[in-house]
This record gives sequence, structure tokens and C-alpha cells, in this order.
Amino acid sequence: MFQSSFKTLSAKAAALLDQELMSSGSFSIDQLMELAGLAVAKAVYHEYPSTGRNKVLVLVGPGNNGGDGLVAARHLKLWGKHEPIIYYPKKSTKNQLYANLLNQLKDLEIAEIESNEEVIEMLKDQNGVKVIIDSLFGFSFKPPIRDPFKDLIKYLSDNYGKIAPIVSVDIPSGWDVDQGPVDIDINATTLISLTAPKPCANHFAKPGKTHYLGGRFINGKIAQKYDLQDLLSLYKNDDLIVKL
Ligand SMILES: NC(=O)C1=CN([C@@H]2O[C@H](COP(=O)(O)OP(=O)(O)OC[C@H]3O[C@@H](n4cnc5c(N)ncnc54)[C@H](O)[C@@H]3O)[C@@H](O)[C@H]2O)[C@@H](O)CC1
Ligand SMILES: [K+]
Repeated sequence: MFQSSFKTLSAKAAALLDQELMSSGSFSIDQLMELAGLAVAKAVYHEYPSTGRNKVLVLVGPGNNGGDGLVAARHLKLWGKHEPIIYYPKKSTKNQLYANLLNQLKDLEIAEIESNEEVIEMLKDQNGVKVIIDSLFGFSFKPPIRDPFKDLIKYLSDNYGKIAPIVSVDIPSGWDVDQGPVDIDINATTLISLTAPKPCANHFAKPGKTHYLGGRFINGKIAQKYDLQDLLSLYKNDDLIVKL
């Protein structure tokens, strides 16, 4: 395993920090998700530039990682160079936040596809999707994967190199947050770690892969508590993302 020099946050620490931001930090989840999704959109915009409405397939999971993908889809569409399409098979029925995000995407006429089969058809078309955003699972994921995501992730993993490159949000979906790759998981080309990389990101640092840090919302006190000052000092000026 390539040992990276960056500070990481375990699954447990990431969840604690998240809670702290929303309690003593007085942030709402909507605010954090907006900044996280904006960072994802920025990374995709810069890493996969498009001059003519390149299709971006956004795979949306049932939790907040999925919410980051919905926010990223909105920004990409508004910036006018990419054409996001979403696949969101397990929608939360109780959470107004996700319903609002979905309505915003409908107002922007962002298309939605409905099944694994449709995703696979779309990915087989060489002139179709140019980049895939994997916002299926983040730091709360616990292997093994349940359906309908298992078949989908297996397809993506089996077809690495034959389908569009994958940008993973926070962790490559399927990976154990602390341990890294398992038997069925996503092989991402670009990773965007939010707040700080999770320990699994140490397995990602290989040639040909790009790793970004995004989600710039930590104050000095929390940074000190979680020993993130050196990592966060990589952001300069108005950077919203930085390459690790
Ligand atoms: N502080 C931060 O860094 C922030 C992180 N955000 C995002 O929030 C994510 C964490 O969100 P959540 O805690 O909602 O959780 P996740 O989005 O990581 O996943 C939780 C969902 O996945 C399902 N799930 C878990 N294991 C599964 C399995 N084996 N098979 C199928 N389904 C499974 C759960 O039932 C739940 O619905 C982060 O990774 C990041 O992307 C941002 O939205 C906000 C701020
Ligand atoms: K992910």
C-alpha cells in the first residue's frame, strides 16, 4: 500500500466531527451539503472539462453522500457545460431536504433514469456518458453492499476502463471506510475527500489517479481538535478544492 502523507479521519471521527459541526458549530446539514456538493462540481468541472454539454451520470445513494451528488448535479447544470442525468433508486420519503434538492433538479430539467438496466444501456453507448459521479455511499457505509446497489457496483467494477471514468465522492462506494477495497467496489479515477480523507484513501494514491480535498467549512477550533490544521493549510486564498 502507498502511504500518503495526509492526515485522515476514521469513519467514527468523521461522524463525530459532522455531528459537532451541526451542534456546537451551528451549521445546518443543508449548508454543509451545499459546500460539499459545490466542491464536487468544481472538481468535475476542472478535471473533466466539457465544451459541449458532456453527459455526467450522477449515481445517487440513500444518504447524505447522495445529497452531495444532487447538489453537484445542480451546479454543473447551471454552469452550462455539462449535462447531468441522475439515477436515484432509493429515495428517502421522509426527508424534505432531498425532496427539495430533487425539485430543484426538476426545475432545471435534469433527466432521471429509473433502473440499473437503463444505467448499463447508457454506459455501453461510447458516445454517451463522459463521466460518472459516484455519490452512492460515504463515511456511514458498512459492507457488504445490499441491492439494488450490489449489481450496479459490480457492473461498474467489472467494466473499469471500458466505461466512463468515475469520480467518487468522499469514498469509492463499496470500500470499507477505514480498511479500503473489498471484493465488490468502485474503481474510481478521481476521489474527492470531504473535510479530510478517510483512512481508505491511503489505498487510492496510485499513478494515474487524482485526489482532491473539498468541503471547506472547518473553523480553527475544530481543526485543532481533530489535528487537521496542516491539511487545511493546503487551501490557499479562495480555493474550494485542492489537489492532494
Ligand atoms: N462533515 C462532512 O464531511 C459532510 C459530509 N457530507 C456527506 O455525507 C456523507 C455521510 O452521509 P450519511 O451519514 O448520510 O451516510 P452515507 O451517505 O454514507 O450512507 C448512508 C446510507 O447508506 C445506507 N447503507 C449503509 N450501508 C449499506 C450497505 N451495505 N448496503 C446498502 N446500503 C447501505 C444506509 O442505510 C443509509 O441510507 C459523507 O460521506 C459526505 O459525502 C455532507 O453532505 C455534509 C458534510
Ligand atoms: K461515494
